[in-house]
Amino acid sequence: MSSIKIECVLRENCHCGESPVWEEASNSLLFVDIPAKKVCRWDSLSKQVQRVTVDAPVSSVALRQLGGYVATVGTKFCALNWEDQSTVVLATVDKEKKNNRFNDGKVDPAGRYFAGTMAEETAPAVLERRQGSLYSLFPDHHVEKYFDQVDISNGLDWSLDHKIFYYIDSLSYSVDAFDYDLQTGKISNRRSVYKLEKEEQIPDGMCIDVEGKLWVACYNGGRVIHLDPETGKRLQTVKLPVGKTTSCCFGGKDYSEMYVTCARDGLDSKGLLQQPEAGGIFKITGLGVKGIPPYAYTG
Ligand SMILES: O=C(O)[C@H](O)[C@@H](O)[C@H](O)[C@H](O)CO
Ligand SMILES: [Zn+2]
Repeated sequence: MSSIKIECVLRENCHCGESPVWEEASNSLLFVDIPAKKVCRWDSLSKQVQRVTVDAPVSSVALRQLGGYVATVGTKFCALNWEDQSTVVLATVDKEKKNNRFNDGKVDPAGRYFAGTMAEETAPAVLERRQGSLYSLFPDHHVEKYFDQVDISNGLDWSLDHKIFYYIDSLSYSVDAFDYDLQTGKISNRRSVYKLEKEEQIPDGMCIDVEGKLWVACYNGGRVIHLDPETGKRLQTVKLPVGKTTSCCFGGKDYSEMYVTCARDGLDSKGLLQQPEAGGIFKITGLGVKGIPPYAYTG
């Protein structure tokens, strides 16, 4: 039995922290604060944070093979130069949907940047429904659209053999799977692999571990759940001292630690008193399973 330890490693007070990504080269955790329009990089050795402010809500960040990062900013896929803090637009989506923005995004094992959109929320999980779509940015900067009618496009990851794409549209309260063709980036055969229980609340970001099992952060559920997508069973629940847990990734030495982001927005003054670390970055150790390195965008 492993003994799980949960620690707030950074009290960042994120309005809505999201998209944790481990960067091995710098021993750092990247993440975003969506409404604050910030991309942050926390150095796990020095414990210092660097922040870059962009010109619209930034919902995800990913590594880029050429150096620097890519990020989804408003409805744009952008390249981000960390040194001079500049962004370059690579592609724009949802041009006729003025109230839309990107939400969660992640790079696939072939180097394509997948991200979905949603209507801007008036309050957490309150928004015009079915306005979002799922897209990917190919290495040559062209964009492919997979489907529309999405409520809140959220967590995504790929199976270890790259044959399955896992995806969450939050308001479906389901973790879904598609067959995945790594060569073409095409998806097919959508099905549900897990339906959330009421107290688990809203499925948000997710990641896969070296055993091919999923870890899903539950917004308003204050937890990360460990799922077996093959049996549809929940294997474990890890509760955190904050309610609005938004996403998770593995990182640290050999990807043996889990990092979890969360939100502060949506809490009233009582909630903020009860959860002083809301909006911080949490590190979970002792899970007894490792993760895999993030893929880098190859364009
Ligand atoms: O973090 C995200 O993915 C969204 O941008 C957030 O706004 C919340 O998750 C959402 O409100 C709950 O579903
Ligand atoms: Zn999310």
